[in-house]
Amino acid sequence: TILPRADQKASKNSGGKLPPGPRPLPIIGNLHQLTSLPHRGLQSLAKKYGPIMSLRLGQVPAVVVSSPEAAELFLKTYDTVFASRPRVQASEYMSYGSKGMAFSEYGPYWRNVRKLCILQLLSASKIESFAAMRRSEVGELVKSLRRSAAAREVVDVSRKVGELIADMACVMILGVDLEDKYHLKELVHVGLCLTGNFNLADYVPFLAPLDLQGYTRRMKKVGKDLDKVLEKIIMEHEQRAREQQGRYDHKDFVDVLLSLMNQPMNPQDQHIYIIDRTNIKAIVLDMVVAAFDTSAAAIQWTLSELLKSPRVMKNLQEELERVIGMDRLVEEKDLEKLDYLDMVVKESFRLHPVAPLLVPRESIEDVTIEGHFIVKKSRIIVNTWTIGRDPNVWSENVEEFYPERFIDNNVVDLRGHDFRLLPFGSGRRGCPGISLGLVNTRFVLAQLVHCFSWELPSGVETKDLDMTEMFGLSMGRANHLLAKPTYRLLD
Ligand code: HEM
Repeated sequence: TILPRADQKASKNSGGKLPPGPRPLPIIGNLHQLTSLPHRGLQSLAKKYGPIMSLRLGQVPAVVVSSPEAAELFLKTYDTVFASRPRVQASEYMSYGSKGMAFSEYGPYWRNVRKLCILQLLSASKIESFAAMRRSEVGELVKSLRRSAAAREVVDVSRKVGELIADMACVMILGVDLEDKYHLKELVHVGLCLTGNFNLADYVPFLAPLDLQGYTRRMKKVGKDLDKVLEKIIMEHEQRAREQQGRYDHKDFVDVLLSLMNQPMNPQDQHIYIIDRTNIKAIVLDMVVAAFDTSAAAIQWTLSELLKSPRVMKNLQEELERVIGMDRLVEEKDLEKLDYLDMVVKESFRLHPVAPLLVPRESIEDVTIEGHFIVKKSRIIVNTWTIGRDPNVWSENVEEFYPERFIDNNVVDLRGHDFRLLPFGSGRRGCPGISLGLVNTRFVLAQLVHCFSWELPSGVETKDLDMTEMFGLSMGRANHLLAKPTYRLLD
């Protein structure tokens, strides 16, 4: 661990030497160097300028972090300095002015929202209480895939997995599967893509009114549509509570939040935040957005890699056969015994971190790290995708899908303690949904691989399987994964 040195806090206007970086152009700075896949554009720049690199994104100073050692400095040693988030148009228009969790600035409001969400939705006991729901939803998917297998059909795996994860999230957060009725999934997907984009208006404020990329207009529209859906959901909950007064025992997350309306978020805290309707909508929306696309993308990437690597697929199926046997489905309690599955998931996160640049952070004060001066309100981008593909970190076979590199399972953990592998970020702003994300990812994958053998549609060779990425705050496959299942369990 690298400890901060006493002299490293720089005084406000002391300036100092910025980290090395490419020369910025007038007005746009280095925005043009990000390319359409910014994690890759930034990787090439980091090769030249090093693991702590400075950029100018329009008017905004930015620092890009691209090695495990540097990530540890920013996310652990100086965690509090970098624990805020920038104010961006996306959260302004699509997250009620950052009243949710993911984009709110570091401080007591964020801390209270985070505590509330963990307690009421993301704690180990809450997640466990939904195990039966996951079992039944995944069981339904298996049934539907069995029908496709019997008919020798090609299945749109991306769509099926996306729907399953969204349905499960809806049950946990909204109580019932409201998704279909409201097209929430499409709206959330568009919103996430817009949030991931580098929006000129955030970086060159005087150009904002021109909306040159058309993002502002689209964000306002998506924000309005989302608000309509959330209003309807809340009204349905209010009506149900009125009708069932007192006799109502099944409380979902929205019910819990509504029962706290007009009360302090955390009565013990000296900062009193009274929960109102807007807070509730913003918090619910954050949870829905964070839950919908993330685990689904992770499952799709892993299945794609397994389809490309029959050796790994075979090893995984052998493990499932050995631990579970061919006469029953996987249960969540089996997951802890599936060591190879654990390695497969880690390897998939290494090559395809769902949030390749994490969620952007913003520095709270001036600071000097390793001789580099970083000015207050700098945008901090941790390029975890680059770290995952660095041969100096992982050895020469870095492009290969090789789960055995994690054979000593306890050496590299996924939970933000090992800075080589940071799919869930780390520190105070690390992902609070990690346990839910992991149980979803592991359980669905295990079930799909245990119950079915998978082949690519005829005419597609494994080496030709398209792996193009679609950049966004959560990065999924650009094109849907299509494959043909064959049922493999004994009846
Ligand atoms: C495979 C699934 C998931 C992955 C890979 C993932 C990844 C991440 C990452 C990389 C961050 C940013 C961390 C940082 O800045 O250090 C994050 C933040 C966050 N995640 Fe997740 N996530 C997943 C699932 C979930 C789920 C299921 C939820 C909740 C329902 C969730 C809720 C959040 C929230 C609220 C934040 C913002 C935290 C804050 O700013 O304090 N995530 N996630």
